[in-house]
Amino acid sequence: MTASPPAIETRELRKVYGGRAVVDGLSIGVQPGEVFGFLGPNGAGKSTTLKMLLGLVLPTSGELRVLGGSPSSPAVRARLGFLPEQFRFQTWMTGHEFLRFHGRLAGLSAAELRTRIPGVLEEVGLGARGGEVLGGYSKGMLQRVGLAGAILARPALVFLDEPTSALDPIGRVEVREIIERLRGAGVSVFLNSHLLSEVEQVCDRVAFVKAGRVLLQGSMRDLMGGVLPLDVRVDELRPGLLDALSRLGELRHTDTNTPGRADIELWLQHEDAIPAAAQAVLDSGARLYALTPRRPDLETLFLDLIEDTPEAQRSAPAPEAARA
Ligand SMILES: Nc1ncnc2c1ncn2[C@@H]1O[C@H](COP(=O)(O)OP(=O)(O)OP(=O)(O)O)[C@@H](O)[C@H]1O
Repeated sequence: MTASPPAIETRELRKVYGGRAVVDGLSIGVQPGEVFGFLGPNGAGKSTTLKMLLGLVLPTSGELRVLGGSPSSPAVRARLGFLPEQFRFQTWMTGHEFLRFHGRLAGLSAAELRTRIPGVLEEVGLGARGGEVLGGYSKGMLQRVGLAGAILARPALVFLDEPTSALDPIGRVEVREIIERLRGAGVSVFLNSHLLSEVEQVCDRVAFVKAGRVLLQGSMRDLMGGVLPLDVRVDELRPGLLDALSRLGELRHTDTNTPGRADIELWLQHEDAIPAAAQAVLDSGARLYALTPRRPDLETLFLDLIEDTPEAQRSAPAPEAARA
């Protein structure tokens, strides 16, 4: 049995507009079933990259393979789903008609669409609204129906460009659940989002781009240096507690300025050490008020990287941080 090819593979991809390289030697890889976050400030070249990956814009140079082939091949295109950031729909169509239209374009049979359309409408939370015209949909509903269109033909790779920009917090959680279900079904997801907390929660790996180049890419854990900060709050530092905790990880900070409270920041190598940290607190006789593992903070990393001086970027071109 041959292994599936990478969902996306680019090597030294370049796009020049008017003599200026807006994508400049971009190399990324997305594996089958992986949720990949593509991050960068405005004008970094994300949309241009997305258009090249979808076969809508031709690269000036470099290599590009999507699902093992060229995105301009109809066989590859038939296996791609796409939710654009600026969705424009035919306002006179109903949700059902819109999906039937897209489903037929994607080659689904009428019989298949009869069961598939209610299924995807349900999945995106529009179960009862498919009979209404799109002109009467709210922005969030339009984004949901667009997502339904992107997953309708059971793609192997889905591109989602800011998929929750019009959604309320409940809608965002629902989209996250849809992305997780797609991953569970072995579908790869390429996610463009400015919502770093969202990216942090759902992505297996991320790439940061700036000025058309990858500054850093890797798994969330690799990018954060493989550590898990743990905040521990106790009533007081009993004898032996700090020693016991320091055997589990690196003690980064202790704050005893507030009477009746001591805060400890402990950096662990793995979450498996969390129960032992709780046990160390209890064994010391201290009262435990909080034990909070902190998710790697993508926003801090993003700002550090993006705000780096141009000189720093020139001296360290596109490091490939720990490709998982
Ligand atoms: N068709 C085009 N012709 C000329 N320049 C273009 C074209 N498309 C994009 N650009 C330029 O390329 C640069 C990168 O644009 P792109 O839209 O890819 O960035 P982005 O990272 O998606 O930004 P945003 O987060 O604001 O959507 C910008 O400076 C833009 O003006």
